[in-house]
Amino acid sequence: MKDFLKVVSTDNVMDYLSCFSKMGTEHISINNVFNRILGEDIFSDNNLPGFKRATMDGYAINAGSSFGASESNPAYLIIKGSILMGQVPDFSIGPGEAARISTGGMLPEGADSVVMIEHTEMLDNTNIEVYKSVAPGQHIVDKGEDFKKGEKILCKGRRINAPEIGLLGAYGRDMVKVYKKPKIAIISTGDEIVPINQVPKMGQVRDINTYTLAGLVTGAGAEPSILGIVRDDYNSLLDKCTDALNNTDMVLLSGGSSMGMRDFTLEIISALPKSEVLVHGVSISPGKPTILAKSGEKAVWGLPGHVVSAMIVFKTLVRPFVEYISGLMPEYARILKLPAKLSRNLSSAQGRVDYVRVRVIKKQDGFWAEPVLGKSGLLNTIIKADGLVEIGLNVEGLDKGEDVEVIVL
Ligand SMILES: Nc1nc2c(c(=O)[nH]1)N[C@H]1C(S)=C(S)[C@@H](COP(=O)(O)OP(=O)(O)OC[C@H]3O[C@@H](n4cnc5c(N)ncnc54)[C@H](O)[C@@H]3O)O[C@H]1N2
Ligand code: MOO
Repeated sequence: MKDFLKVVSTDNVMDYLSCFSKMGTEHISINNVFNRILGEDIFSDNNLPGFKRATMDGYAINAGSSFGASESNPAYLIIKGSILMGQVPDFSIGPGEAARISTGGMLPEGADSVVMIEHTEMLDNTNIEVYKSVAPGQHIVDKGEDFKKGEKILCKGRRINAPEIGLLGAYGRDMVKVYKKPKIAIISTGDEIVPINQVPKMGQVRDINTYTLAGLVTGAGAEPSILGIVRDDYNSLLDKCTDALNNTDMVLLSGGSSMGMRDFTLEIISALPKSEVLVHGVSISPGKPTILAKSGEKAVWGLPGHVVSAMIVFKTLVRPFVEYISGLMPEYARILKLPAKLSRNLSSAQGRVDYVRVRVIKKQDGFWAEPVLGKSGLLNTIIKADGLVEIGLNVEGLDKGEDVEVIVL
């Protein structure tokens, strides 16, 4: 019986991560760094904030001046002056004194806290009553309380989201060293596949994988390069793949990864320059006929043609490789998992990892994962799903009510 030469586990596939080169780096404007991967460690060259700041509108005081104050027994303080925003106070305060201050203003020498304006009463222009005591450090942020001078504030290999952009801005980094964004070639193969702007004739289908894969590539922070549909013709596919390898950083082929009569993918991948087929067959379902090859320093994937299989293989196998060459450190690869209970029994064959599409339903007792069963060529099974439940390699199945983790799609 004809079968795949060697089916390997997903862990075995991940062992090949380090075979591939990471992207180089470039300096780009902070305006364009969202979702990019940081290409250097960033150290704090100053305390943040650089001075003691008020976090409430009111009066900067020495906390001791307010101790014991209450509605019935207020503390009486003398206003020494007002602090202007963005200015260094040109006076200090002592016990029994206060300075008008706004949120964000710099505390004067001698002040260690702020009493909120609503807990005070102005008696006249220079005297106030304080009805509530404050503790030292209350309603202020101290110098260096956010980040201290000299500490590492962001690590190389971290994805830059809005908070990281804020921190880069806080340290005046208008140009940022990031990894270059990988360009990922997407090629669909098959004589029956037609472009989406064509009405398919009987026996033909529109090209779905180009679009699902482009979305997934973009979601992984890389740039899709759509190279269209190639017929099941050795030379056309070889030329297209060679072209893809010359112009992009990774190649995704879909269709033709199985053992059909006209499945050229493996043959063509093997014929690419400095090519080595690392994997042909993975013990997952769907997605068994996946191919991973190395051509020079670049990964070439043969993804199963079935539309859902291609997406699941991307999510579970390809994405970590895209992230790896993008420079993302594994500790920053966020896979969102939702704890839930399984709504029905699920069987599975031992010796392979099953990814079951599930809908997540919120009930009074928590989240329930309801399997959406169906064939891996049917889009509706993933359209209706919110996530995947993994059934492990040596697990025969899962029982109704069992705790599972839903990998959010
Ligand atoms: N005898 C066997 N047959 C198959 C096996 C097997 O083990 N023994 N494995 C099955 C599994 S599992 C999968 S998955 C598919 C994978 O097939 P290929 O990767 O070779 O892909 P194709 O045969 O070209 O296509 C499969 C299916 O998907 C449709 N397709 C392909 N590309 C697209 C696209 N861009 N957009 C929309 N639909 C696409 C194609 O028309 C086929 O229907 O093999 C099984 N067979
Ligand atoms: O494993 Mo195929 O990848 O079922 O559909």
